[in-house]
Amino acid sequence: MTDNDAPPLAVSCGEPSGIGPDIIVSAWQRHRTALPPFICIGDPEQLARRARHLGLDVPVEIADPASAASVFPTSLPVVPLTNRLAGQPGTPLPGNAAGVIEAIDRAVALTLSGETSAVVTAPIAKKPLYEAGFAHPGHTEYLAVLAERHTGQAVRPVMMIAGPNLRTIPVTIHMPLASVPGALSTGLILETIRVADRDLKTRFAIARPRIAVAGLNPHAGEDGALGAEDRAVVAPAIEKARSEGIDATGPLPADTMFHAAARTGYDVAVCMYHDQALIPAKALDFDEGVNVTLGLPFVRTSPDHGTAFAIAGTGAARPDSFIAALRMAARMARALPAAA
Ligand SMILES: NC(=O)c1ccc[n+]([C@@H]2O[C@H](COP(=O)([O-])OP(=O)(O)OC[C@H]3O[C@@H](n4cnc5c(N)ncnc54)[C@H](O)[C@@H]3O)[C@@H](O)[C@H]2O)c1
Ligand SMILES: N[C@H](C(=O)O)[C@H](O)COP(=O)(O)O
Repeated sequence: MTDNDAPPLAVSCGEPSGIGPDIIVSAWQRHRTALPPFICIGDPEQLARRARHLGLDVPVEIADPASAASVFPTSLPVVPLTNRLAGQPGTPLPGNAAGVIEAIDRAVALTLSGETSAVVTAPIAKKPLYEAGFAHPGHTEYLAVLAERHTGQAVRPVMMIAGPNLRTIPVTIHMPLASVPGALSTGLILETIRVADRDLKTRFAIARPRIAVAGLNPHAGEDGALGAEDRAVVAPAIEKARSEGIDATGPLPADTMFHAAARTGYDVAVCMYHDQALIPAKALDFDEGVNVTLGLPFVRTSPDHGTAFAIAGTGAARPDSFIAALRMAARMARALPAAA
């Protein structure tokens, strides 16, 4: 199946005051002939306003997934939200939260029903959503809740940042650093390794993924002298994974596992906390990095950046990471059996 035969990708509009609308309209306006067709779940007027604000000629057309591929060459297809989105670039409004969440919900529902082939999320700002009562740390965790609601199956969502130079996975995600040691367990690390191994095989066509696992402490604990967790918590997860036939190694000192030669030794680095994984990934591949959620019963990707309020509406936002996310979602959806 080619990108043009497959159902379109569903793009949730994200935070309307951030750069989400900028990258959606500029990707469509400048690159649509080289992109898999997508349909945006958002407020058509708000997207048209942002395009005008940026001086981009972007006709916006209300559409549905079935008509999106035929609309896409000439207009940006949009499934309109029930909630309207208001406000100016750079100034988030808690009143937009309902629309931001509706966009995610509908993108997931369309993808689970097979009307769209994957979910690509534009960035959300966490704080205005929290202020409006959103109880989930980010997309990653919320998507797992939606998946569980639809399927009745428990889901372990795993965040992976994937770029041309590096793939990394944080075992613990959106939590204060002080909570990390208490949140880490052998079971959680093992489950994360298992999901990484399975999804790199099924969605990235890596026959036997090589999984490097970072330690938590400096020098992976220096044999217990610099922290007990590496020996007591991380190492047993790696041993168990290896006993299951998974090619996992570690715990490795995190400071020396990301240089160029070290990166040739593995397909993904499993890290113990958010910044241990995301700093090297974004330092190496910020413009082309993609945030992928593994472990879900559908494909979800996202650009690796956030809402960048300071540059929203200025024309400075690069659509590259969003474009990489669209392309990766289309590739992953092709690799996945339709029913999964
Ligand atoms: N997928 C997501 O929904 C997602 C991802 C990351 C951060 N966020 C949220 O975004 C908000 C802002 O986060 P932040 O400031 O830490 O990170 P950010 O990625 O929004 O911005 C970091 C820096 O990179 C620049 N930048 C980001 N994207 C760019 C692009 N496409 N082109 C050019 N420059 C770009 C910004 O101007 C800024 O200097 C927070 O609320 C955070 O929670 C959401
Ligand atoms: N932790 C991610 C990052 O910094 O890129 C970001 O917050 C996105 O997370 P979700 O995809 O879970 O919203």
